[in-house]
Amino acid sequence: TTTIKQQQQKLFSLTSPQQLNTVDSWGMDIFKLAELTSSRPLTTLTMHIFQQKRNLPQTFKIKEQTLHKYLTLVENHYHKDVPYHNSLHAADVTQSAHALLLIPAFENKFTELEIFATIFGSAIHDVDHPGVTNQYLINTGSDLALMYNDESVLENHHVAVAFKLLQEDSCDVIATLTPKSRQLFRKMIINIVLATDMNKHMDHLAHLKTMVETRKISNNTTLGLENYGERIQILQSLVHCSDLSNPTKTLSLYRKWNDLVMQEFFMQGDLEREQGLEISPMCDKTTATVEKTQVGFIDYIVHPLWEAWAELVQPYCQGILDTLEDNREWFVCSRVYVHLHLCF
Ligand SMILES: O[C@@H](CN1CCOCC1)Cn1nccc1-c1ccc(OC(F)F)c(OC2CCCC2)c1
Ligand SMILES: [Zn+2]
Repeated sequence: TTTIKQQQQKLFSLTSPQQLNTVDSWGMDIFKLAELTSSRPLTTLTMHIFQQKRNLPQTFKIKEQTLHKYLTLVENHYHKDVPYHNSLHAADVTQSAHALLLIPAFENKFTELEIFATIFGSAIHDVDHPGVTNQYLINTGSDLALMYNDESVLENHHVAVAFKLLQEDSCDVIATLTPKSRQLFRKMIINIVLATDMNKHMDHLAHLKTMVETRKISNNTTLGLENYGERIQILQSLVHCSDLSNPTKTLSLYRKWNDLVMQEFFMQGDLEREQGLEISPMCDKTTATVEKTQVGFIDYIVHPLWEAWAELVQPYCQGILDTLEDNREWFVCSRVYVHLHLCF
């Protein structure tokens, strides 16, 4: 049998190295990585970040085989037949979070455990996602909504599944951590993943803005990192920004994500139509105006979030904000284009 190392080498020989060499950059083409790794982008990418980029197995004495087995199990628990919320989205958010952690404003600001939790939390943040929204699960009286009393249903489920999988044979990635570190790690994962619930978006944005104002008033250049509350809030915002980063990427990547998320929303709309339920917003393929909703999504959700984030870490994310604004203009024009096309 080939050792994990040889498998890794084979995998890496398959995965053109230059693809993984862009892992630090905002423009990495994760779709290409998926092609090259026969659709195991999450395991390949996360192993690479843990081992080559951050040396976390060394720091926490994690056996390579354990990490590989666990990540493979997690990747297998993302649904391949769900258009958007599959392991490619998880890989994308993990790579984006890794890139955001690299900005100079955060140099030597977070502990190894906090970095481990942020990357790990990103990798598992949507595991076992069924491709429908919390609202749909609540409206249809699903077992998941029953289990979590309609509160952050999906997000609670993602964390529970991730920790359940740690109990599988030789998959306990955090076995070597001290009990105290394990407890803190688990607390951080719960805080980070539950913060990806869109229902909590406005609260997080308010907190982020407060943090920006506080920094301005105190005119101190360093970020507020005194207590756990402030530290975890920055990591929550970092992963939430990564989760809502599609419109800030190159237009070709953004348009691919938009197609996939609309496919998923329309599948839900078809389910709702069949079941005689009211069709959720943006899920009715017969009436959707895709470009218009993207402009609304940017104006009401993505831009306010990234504007606050860019201000907190200025000037390091200005380029990302510029790309977001350029992409918004493209969608506005493309909407006009579609309209004109229909007129003539
Ligand atoms: O659904 C979004 C939150 N809703 C809250 C209620 O108001 C509308 C937006 C965020 N979310 N949650 C999971 C996936 C996504 C999500 C991720 C990438 C999206 O678009 C693009 F960037 F790919 C995306 O677009 C939808 C369709 C048009 C507007 C939103 C959605
Ligand atoms: Zn997500």
